[in-house]
Amino acid sequence: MPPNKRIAVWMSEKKLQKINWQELVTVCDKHGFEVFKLDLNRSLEEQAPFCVLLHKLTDIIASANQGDIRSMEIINEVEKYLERNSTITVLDPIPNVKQLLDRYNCYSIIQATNLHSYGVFTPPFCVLRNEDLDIIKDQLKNSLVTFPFICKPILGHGSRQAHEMSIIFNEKYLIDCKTPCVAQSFINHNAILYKIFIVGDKHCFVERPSLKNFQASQRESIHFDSSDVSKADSKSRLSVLDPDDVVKERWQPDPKVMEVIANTLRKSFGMDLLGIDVVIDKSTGRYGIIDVNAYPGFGSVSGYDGFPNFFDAVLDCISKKVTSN
Ligand SMILES: Nc1ncnc2c1ncn2[C@@H]1O[C@H](COP(=O)(O)OP(=O)(O)OP(=O)(O)O)[C@@H](O)[C@H]1O
Ligand SMILES: O=P(O)(O)O[C@H]1[C@H](OP(=O)(O)O)[C@@H](OP(=O)(O)O)[C@@H](O)[C@@H](O)[C@@H]1OP(=O)(O)O
Ligand SMILES: [Mg+2]
Repeated sequence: MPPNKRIAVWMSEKKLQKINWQELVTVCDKHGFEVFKLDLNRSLEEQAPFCVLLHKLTDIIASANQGDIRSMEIINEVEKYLERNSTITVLDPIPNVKQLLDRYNCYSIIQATNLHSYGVFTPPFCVLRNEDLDIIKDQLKNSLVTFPFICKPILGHGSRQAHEMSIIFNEKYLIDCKTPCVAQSFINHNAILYKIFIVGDKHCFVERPSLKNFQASQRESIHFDSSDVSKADSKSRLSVLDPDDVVKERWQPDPKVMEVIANTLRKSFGMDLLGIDVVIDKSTGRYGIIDVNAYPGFGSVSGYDGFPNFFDAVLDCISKKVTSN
């Protein structure tokens, strides 16, 4: 057992406002832990000791990646502190969070798993860094990315720009690819998406609105902000199915496949707090993984009601890790 049972928590003010802090304090207490908000503007030594760091540092890591000096200093200090205090349990380890922030990296990790043997895939993708249209055409062709496809910023978290996307329908509008980006084939899925929320060895999934079906055509590109599409209460005009696409019968997700996805990706990413976005291909019934998020919202508008007993699940996970460390 560690010499102290203090949990340091850091997340943005915006995220802190969405959680019920008092409930977290109570659940920690029940599990024999004391919890406090870590202040990244003060030295960590001063706030020590603590045996667990529970964090969502994605925004700061992302702005450090983009060269923000203060963010670089903060992440550097946290990493150095964790190196010096290697017994601290970190949810989730910073190197693992970093690899998830890059969408290309993230899709490559999914592709390297054995999920394809369960009818699970990640839609064909490639990274576009060059603005030359002939090079873009070649890259799309070599990676089997087909029209329509979505252009997503490489950096997948931590800023408004990370969520600005475009759907490109034909070669004429390839000019709309805002490089650098990841291009990913669009999978028609009847405007329904499933979010798998993972907390340690537990998971659940919820249904969300999503983008309607699209075909390759001569139309202009569509630019959208992904944060307007798949929240629980989103009502985007891009989610309204065309009359011909409205179906009575639809694919239902198989809980066993969702479990395999959750267990596999938790191991591959080496993370315990994850959100996975899954669509079911309307023609084949195969499961397409289109996005993985670090420490997502867990389905809550207020109080994490999406994930049953969210804080208990977090504390169970923490207790197991602290004991095994
Ligand atoms: N390959 C795809 N095929 C079909 N629809 C897609 C595909 N990729 C993304 N979408 C749609 O676009 C939305 C946003 O995509 P994505 O989840 O990658 O964005 P994001 O910014 O990472 O979102 P968040 O972090 O909020 O989950 C999805 O919710 C889904 O509706
Ligand atoms: O919780 P945060 O404020 O960090 O926002 C996250 C958001 O949670 P919310 O639903 O509570 O808004 C998540 O939504 P769900 O997939 O869980 O629905 C997802 O969009 C993350 O990508 C966001 O993280 P960011 O990309 O901004 O780092
Ligand atoms: Mg998503």
